[in-house]
Amino acid sequence: MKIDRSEITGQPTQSVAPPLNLSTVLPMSSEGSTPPPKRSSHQPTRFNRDLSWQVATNLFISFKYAATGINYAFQTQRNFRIHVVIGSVAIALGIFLQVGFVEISIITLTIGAVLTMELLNTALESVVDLTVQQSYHDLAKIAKDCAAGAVLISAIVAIAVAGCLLLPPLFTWVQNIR
Ligand SMILES: Nc1ncnc2c1ncn2[C@@H]1O[C@H](COP(=O)(O)OP(=O)(O)OP(=O)(O)O)[C@@H](O)[C@H]1O
Repeated sequence: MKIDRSEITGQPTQSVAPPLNLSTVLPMSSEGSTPPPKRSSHQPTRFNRDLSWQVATNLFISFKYAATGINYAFQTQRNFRIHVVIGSVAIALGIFLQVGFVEISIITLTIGAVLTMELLNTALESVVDLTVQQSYHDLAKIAKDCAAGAVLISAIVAIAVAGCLLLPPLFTWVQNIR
């Protein structure tokens, strides 16, 4: 279904994204921009990914980039912060209620799935924005909406699982302290 963005935003619609300007995407291809550092000719073949501006050459640097991505999501994505807080509370509650290692593991797995979905959602949003920039595109909308839907489904499942595993012992604990 074709959606006219102007009906929603009141702004003129550009239904097709303009051609991608490679000079904004690939610094290597733009004259005048700072070229990326030259890679050593001694690099093994497995690092020879010519489209990548930079590749991690060891495990420590890979972890550093991963931590940078997680930190970026935490700083910029309100939903990611909410999920971190709720997930931490759920795990702490499970430990407090002594629900058992299996239950804690299941809760942790579902929380991990939500945070992973949030990170993938953030990554996909960035790639879509990089591709279509500030123009409207139906496919960009589908990509972002589906990614947001994946986060929503994982969050609903996590809440359901946490509810099943935490609410019964919580009710028992509340009855015991009365
Ligand atoms: N380029 C685009 N073309 C069409 N629709 C878009 C475009 N960018 C965003 N949208 C629509 O706006 C919604 C919000 O997009 P946005 O990039 O702001 O994500 P967000 O608000 O950060 O989402 P989330 O809360 O999942 O992180 C998308 O789900 C999509 O429906």
